[in-house]
Amino acid sequence: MFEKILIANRGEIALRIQRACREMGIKTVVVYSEADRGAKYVRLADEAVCIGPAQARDSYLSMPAIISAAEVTDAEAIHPGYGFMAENADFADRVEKSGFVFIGPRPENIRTMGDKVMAKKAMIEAGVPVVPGSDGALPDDPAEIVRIAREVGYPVIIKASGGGGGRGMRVVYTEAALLTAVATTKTEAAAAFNNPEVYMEKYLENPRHIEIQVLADGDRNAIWLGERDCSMQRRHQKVIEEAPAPGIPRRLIERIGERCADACRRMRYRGAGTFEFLYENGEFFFIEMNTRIQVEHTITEMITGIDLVQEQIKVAAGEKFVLRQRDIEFVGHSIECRINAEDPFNFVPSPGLITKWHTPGGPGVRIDSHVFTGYTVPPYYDSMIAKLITYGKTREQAIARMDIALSEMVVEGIKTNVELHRELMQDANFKAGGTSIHYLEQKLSQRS
Ligand SMILES: Nc1ncc2cc(-c3cccc4ccccc34)c(N3CC[C@@H](N)C3)nc2n1
Ligand SMILES: [Ca+2]
Repeated sequence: MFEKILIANRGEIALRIQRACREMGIKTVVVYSEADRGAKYVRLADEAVCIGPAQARDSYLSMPAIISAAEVTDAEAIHPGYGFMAENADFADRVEKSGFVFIGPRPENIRTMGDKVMAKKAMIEAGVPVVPGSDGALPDDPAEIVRIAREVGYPVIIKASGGGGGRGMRVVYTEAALLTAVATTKTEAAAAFNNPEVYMEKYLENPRHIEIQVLADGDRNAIWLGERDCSMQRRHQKVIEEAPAPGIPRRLIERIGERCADACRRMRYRGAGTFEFLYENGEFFFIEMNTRIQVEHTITEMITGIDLVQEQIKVAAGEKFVLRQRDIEFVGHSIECRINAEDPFNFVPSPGLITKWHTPGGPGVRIDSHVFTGYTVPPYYDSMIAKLITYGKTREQAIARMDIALSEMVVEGIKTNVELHRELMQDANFKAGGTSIHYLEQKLSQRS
């Protein structure tokens, strides 16, 4: 097992990884930009290295800075967290070529899944259901593109192969708009991802966003760890996540879960990963795979009792994979509210000094956050400052605990979205369960 791990990230996930390491008796090296000098995990670390100025490009996204920090502190492994370079295959390669263990998938797993056309091909071969669409990338021939769209049936969505997470997508409702949409998406993809390749899918008009957590050792052992419903989102930013997904027959979940685990075995996937699906009319459709630990890994931990970050570290250290599917049990219900430093009405980030920070507690209440009274939220990074997670025997209990926990939150000095979360916990449609990916945006558009 490693003696020292470098955490190549910041904020709540840096603290989360640090906690996992400390519990395992592993020393932690943290890197920080000048803007994060006062962070909690910097003080708690065995060693802390300033790697550059606030701009992520010159700090958290700087490969040389991070690898040098690992060298000078003699770390054995690097955990990338999520965001920044967590899904950058070149970074994973550089880390391994520099003699460190990358705590994550193999570089080729990251590369394959980062190419959405290749990812879909791998899923089709593994028997994972995908959204109907073009067979691979769209050809250049306009007549052929028109023919494919007619076969798929409007509306269609054009997606960049190098995109993902909502970037490089365009919905097309009529044939008249098709060729321009394809050309525009290709131009944008070439500029944004240095890869003009696009593909087409049938556009699902009112799906839910359901994802399957997997864990694999890179040597054909793989298990699936349940599902998460991430449909409560705004402009591709998740707001609330929950596990399990309400109202989906367990046999459908088990069938899709097993297919995901099988796909991991076939591609010799290593580490934690998430298969993203759209769920509509009782059917699952694969859209993409995330080769990282995700923000919302917490709710899966709550209902399975498995520490996913520690499992990532064990797999990276080459420990024998002892988890077996038949031992995995899903108990209870968990909800996560992402607490953002943002204006509750226009969602504009609200950085600044937190003059008062009081968090809730009690049975089934978990707070994952690096902030504290007197901490200054920097303006340079994303606005999430905490994850409020509740657990209950039932979904109703988890909701009740969340509403109460939110009512106990005290945050002064900055604006937050706590009130929006309270509104949602009391929203009849949310409480009924099963709202689609469009629900929150529709609700917000009706606000006076
Ligand atoms: N064929 C087809 N039909 C409807 C879709 C709708 C979305 C989508 C669009 C807008 C918000 C979303 C939130 C969660 C999940 C998906 C979405 C979508 N996304 C958005 C980001 C990336 N995960 C893929 N792909 C789709 N693909
Ligand atoms: Ca994604």
